[in-house]
Amino acid sequence: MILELDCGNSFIKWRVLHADAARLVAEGVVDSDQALLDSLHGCDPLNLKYCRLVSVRTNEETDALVSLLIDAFGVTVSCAAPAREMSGVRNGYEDYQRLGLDRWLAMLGAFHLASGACLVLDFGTALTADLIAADGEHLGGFICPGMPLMRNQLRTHTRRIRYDDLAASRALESFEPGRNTVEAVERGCSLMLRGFVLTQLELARSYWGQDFSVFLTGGDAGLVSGIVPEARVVPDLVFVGLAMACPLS
Ligand SMILES: Nc1ncnc2c1ncn2[C@@H]1O[C@H](COP(=O)(O)OP(=O)(O)OP(=O)(O)O)[C@@H](O)[C@H]1O
Ligand SMILES: CC(C)(CO)[C@@H](O)C(=O)NCCC(=O)O
Ligand SMILES: [K+]
Repeated sequence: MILELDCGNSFIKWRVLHADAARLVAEGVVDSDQALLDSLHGCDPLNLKYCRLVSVRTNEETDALVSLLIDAFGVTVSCAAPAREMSGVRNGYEDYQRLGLDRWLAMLGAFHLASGACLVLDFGTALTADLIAADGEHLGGFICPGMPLMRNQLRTHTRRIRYDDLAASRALESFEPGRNTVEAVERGCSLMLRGFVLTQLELARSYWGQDFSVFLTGGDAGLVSGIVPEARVVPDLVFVGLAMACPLS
């Protein structure tokens, strides 16, 4: 079996595939290395042979996780690495090694699925946009605070903004002007996400007219999918790219 990991800034997304890579055995989202080990030990016995992972954490943190996995499961670990060019996509950064590997893999996955120009939007801790032209040239992208960062900055830097997660998810049932703090903040931040998305769509149209695909991924993609009905919501887009960057051979 193959263990796949997407180690983001807040969460580790994991899944276990059967050796033929076709069948999903188990999956989850955890907030620490230990929680990952607990989840994997809690599964029906897993016959893990191989692990591929992408991390945007520090090398020290990533190395520590790799050691834990080798000790616990004896897996062979392959980590996605930066590349100037792969699977027809050319990294557009001045220094290709600086481009976040989650962005890079999402781009590889999107370009593979679209076989044409694409706009890739990832709604995680950070919100990122990347534009890839039909010839595979990465034009570059944008990084801004995602929903968790926007909301936490407001909570941290104001004295009277306090509310719980349940109230937050209820507040997002509508986008009318908020009549209490939680509605005002949650709807306000969601509208910032939406405004960003609409601006990205305009930019993509200015390059490619109507001739491009839009991909949405990341935990908060659902907050904006309604305003881009033509978009493909692909929660495992990073994993699609991960399999391309770390083939089993
Ligand atoms: N099943 C889920 N598990 C975790 N977070 C979820 C889930 N569904 C939605 N979310 C929301 O998704 C956001 C986190 O997104 P995601 O897990 O893609 O990124 P991350 O690991 O925090 O960051 P990164 O961008 O570094 O990968 C949070 O706002 C969280 O509330
Ligand atoms: C932007 C994030 C945090 C998104 O997860 C990640 O891709 C990252 O840490 N990138 C490095 C900086 C960059 O991409 O320019
Ligand atoms: K991510």
